[in-house]
Amino acid sequence: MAPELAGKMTAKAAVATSKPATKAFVTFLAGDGDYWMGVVGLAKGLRKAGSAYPLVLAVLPDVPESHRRILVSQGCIIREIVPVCPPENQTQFAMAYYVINYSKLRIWEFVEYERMVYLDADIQVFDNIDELFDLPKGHFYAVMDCFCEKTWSHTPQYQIGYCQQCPDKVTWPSAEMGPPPALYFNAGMFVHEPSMATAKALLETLRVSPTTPFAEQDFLNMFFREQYKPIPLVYNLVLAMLWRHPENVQLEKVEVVHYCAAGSKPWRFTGKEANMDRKDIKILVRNWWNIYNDESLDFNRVPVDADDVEAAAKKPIHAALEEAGTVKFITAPLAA
Ligand SMILES: O=c1ccn([C@@H]2O[C@H](COP(=O)(O)OP(=O)(O)O[C@H]3O[C@H](CO)[C@H](O)[C@H](O)[C@H]3O)[C@@H](O)[C@H]2O)c(=O)[nH]1
Ligand SMILES: O[C@H]1[C@H](O)[C@@H](O)[C@H](O)[C@@H](O)[C@H]1O
Repeated sequence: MAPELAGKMTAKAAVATSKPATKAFVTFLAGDGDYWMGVVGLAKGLRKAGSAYPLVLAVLPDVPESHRRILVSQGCIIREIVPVCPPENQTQFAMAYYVINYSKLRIWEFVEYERMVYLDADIQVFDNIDELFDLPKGHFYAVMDCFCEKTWSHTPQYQIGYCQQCPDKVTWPSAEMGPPPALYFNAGMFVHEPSMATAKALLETLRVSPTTPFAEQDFLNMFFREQYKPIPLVYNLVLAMLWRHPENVQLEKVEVVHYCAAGSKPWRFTGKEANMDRKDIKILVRNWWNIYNDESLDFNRVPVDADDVEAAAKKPIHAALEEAGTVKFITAPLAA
């Protein structure tokens, strides 16, 4: 298996449009770390796929100005959001930093768009997915998650080996454990409508909800339980599916890849973590870099200071990786 997820459409997006867009891809950025590289990759991926819609970037106040400039120069529309803090309790998040992800709830405030397709910054789009904006309204669309990785070890699903991806393998013991859990989506990608009423309801409900290990992902699953409609996994390939449920994956048909497995973020990839030495993973990481490094996909609108890119890419982790010869960080060219 050596699929080249190069994308059917290679034309650059027709970004020049006189009418303001009413639909948008939305992503999220927090902190002064290296996730901005994911956003650059995503912006270029959407351009390569010929998407007709802009990429709106929800940023927390702690994202440095230099990173914002790079992202504007890559065509992102930046919207600063007010952080959302969950109620305090003793929850241990699956990853400590997941607490920041509650701020994603602010994107429902982007009511200048009537529809949004949300994509995490560690997602790459290898094909045109604009058709998602035309799905019938009234549902929350997302891809079903998998419960088989260790990050799920706190759940009864994991403990009995049950996964909604193969519900017949280990059947849910309803007699002892009650009805099976509701379908659960991965919140790295979803389709929904911004609305102040929804934004308000989300924040009010959060105020009286306990925090849980998968932070806003658990919360959104709870909040949208009745509206949730699964869409095919080609719209959000959670990488663990490759080794947990290979029978469910046709990699050559996958349009959106979510580099969420431990060690799989392309801009930090070393290949040393569990499952990361697989051929398919290495190809997917290489394909991400091919898009990131493709200068023909630069937006070329706002001049960016070359020093910003240089300084941002020279954070300690990058320097260490470069030294180890594992990845090569390039500086983006100056926009015309
Ligand atoms: O320092 C950071 C960390 C995260 N992010 C943003 O937050 C998103 C989610 O973080 P990760 O991609 O690291 O998390 P996972 O893929 O492991 O997260 C999964 O669980 C999370 C629980 O909070 C979210 O629901 C997320 O959408 C889901 O894919 C990132 O893509 C990025 O957009 C940042 O901007 N900076
Ligand atoms: O929803 C979760 C999340 O995205 C985690 O980061 C990933 O490690 C898990 O496999 C997935 O089920």
